[in-house]
Amino acid sequence: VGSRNFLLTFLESSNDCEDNQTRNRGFSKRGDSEYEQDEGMQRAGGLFGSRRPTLSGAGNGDTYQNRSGSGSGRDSWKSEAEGGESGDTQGPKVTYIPPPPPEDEDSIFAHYQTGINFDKYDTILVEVSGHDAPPAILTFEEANLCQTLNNNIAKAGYTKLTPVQKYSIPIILAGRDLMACAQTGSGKTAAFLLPILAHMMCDGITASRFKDLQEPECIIVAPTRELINQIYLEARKFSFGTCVRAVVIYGGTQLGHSIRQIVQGCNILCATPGRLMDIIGKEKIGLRQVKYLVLDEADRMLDMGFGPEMRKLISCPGMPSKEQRQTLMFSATFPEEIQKLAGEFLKSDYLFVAVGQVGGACRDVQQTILQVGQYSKREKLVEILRNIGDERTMVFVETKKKADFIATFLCQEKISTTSIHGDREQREREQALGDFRCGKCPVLVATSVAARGLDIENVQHVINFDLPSTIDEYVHRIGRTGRCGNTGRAISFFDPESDNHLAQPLVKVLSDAQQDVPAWLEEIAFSTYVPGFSGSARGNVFASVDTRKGKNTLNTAGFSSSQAPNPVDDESWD
Ligand SMILES: Nc1ncnc2c1ncn2[C@@H]1O[C@H](COP(=O)(O)OP(=O)(O)OP(=O)(O)O)[C@@H](O)[C@H]1O
Repeated sequence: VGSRNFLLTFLESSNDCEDNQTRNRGFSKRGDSEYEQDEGMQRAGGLFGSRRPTLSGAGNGDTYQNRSGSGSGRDSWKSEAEGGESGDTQGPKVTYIPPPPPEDEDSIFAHYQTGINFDKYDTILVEVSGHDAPPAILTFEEANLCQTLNNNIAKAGYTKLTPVQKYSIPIILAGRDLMACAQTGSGKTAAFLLPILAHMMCDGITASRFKDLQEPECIIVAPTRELINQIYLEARKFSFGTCVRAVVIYGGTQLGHSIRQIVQGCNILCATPGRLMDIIGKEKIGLRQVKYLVLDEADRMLDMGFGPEMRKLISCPGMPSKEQRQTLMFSATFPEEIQKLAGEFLKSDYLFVAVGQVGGACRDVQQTILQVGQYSKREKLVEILRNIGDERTMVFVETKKKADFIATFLCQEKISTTSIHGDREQREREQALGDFRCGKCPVLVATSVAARGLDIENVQHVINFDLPSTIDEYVHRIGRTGRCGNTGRAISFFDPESDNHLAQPLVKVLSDAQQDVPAWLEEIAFSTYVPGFSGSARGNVFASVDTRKGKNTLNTAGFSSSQAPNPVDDESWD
């Protein structure tokens, strides 16, 4: 017990970047945001003057393996995916080389089963905004893909299209720009990969390992390293047996390794923004042949975290203008102001596909909100985890330091736990994800770096130990469970001291997803005025229309926007 108290005291007191008052109070909401430090910010000393001592043991309840990278007192504005590898890097050279993924077919096509609610996707209302949209397809056969692609789709276990695939695939095959919004876990990745591969197979590809300069036909960007690697594995799966070569590059790994992957041939480049801009700056790829630019988690890619780098990307020498390329954006959430920003990247006649409620939560996730003060959270968390047992659970916290602390605390409680956040080295992050995926550590404590896109089999529970600062982030976090027709549970600790601003949008998300809304939450929601929030507490059946109001907007119920009640107001959470 002595060592346990020491450890907890040590970890709590080790946040010496926080003021004394915070230390005595536990954790401040401020703490370290989840903007990963720039690669160059990783100095030997970091926040504590020397690397934090390594606590040995891993997940067996004794102690918790953590060699958090040196935190930097200052969070750079580099994306949370990675720091850049720009020339001004002063820190130690990043030498990590990720192990190559298994090459055997079973591993390449490994997948989990669709869930009991997969067929319910067909009941979701889909809205397509814009002119001359090609009709949706109902089957893979209607997409008229080549035999190799169809074989790969079958090996991946796909027999039926999801709604976002039914609408997106023909639109992309028709060469149109697209902004697609569909719930978490509903197949957005294949919705863009399959038609792009179909195009590449038909039009032929130029980049090959025999070329001095690699000029990829497709660039895909995503906000985090683990997500872009996941997308790469999907691209590798669907391009199996074809001449198309996918490559993935991301920060936290040796730059030379990224370059070596590219020079072996690169038709589809999956990249996080920082590493991509470095590779472009070092002229390791050419952009003249880019035909497809894909922004996954697009609202995140366009916000202040990544927006500047995205604008730099489309302004790079050689990058085809938006008229000369096809630009595709996907996300489960798309705030209106971001939709407007997207216009800079998309042709003016882009199509907007909204599957269900834009920004709505996945209805296969049972959402529970508990009122828990900050001093009661740890006890409540242990109580819930003990009830859950070994089912895979993701626990989201607001800061990187808290992630380590809670993971350590749970290990002390004999709950096998690991953690992932931006201060851990990439090797540790990938190890943690692997330990979670295989069940060695059934609990993963994470910051927002793991909130979006990650597709991990059998995640039965998501616990928001800390609620996020935005409702969109909440939707993404709980979307780590309840994927592809499977069901899942999300439990969130609502602290009235700090979360009241979320009450109204939470009530809307819960009611739109036909979840029980606690009376106490409704009371807070209606007593807390959030400027600009006009969302009615009760949802509506129509998907959001896109912000290009007045355009010819049809939903599959056949209403034109003038006939259908305009849901935009209901949609605007802010
Ligand atoms: N048509 C399909 N049939 C069966 N499984 C599918 C189909 N489409 C996608 N899947 C599977 O569903 C899971 C979720 O897909 P994906 O990760 O693309 O969802 P997403 O919409 O991108 O989610 P998020 O918004 O969280 O990023 C993956 O395991 C994928 O292989």
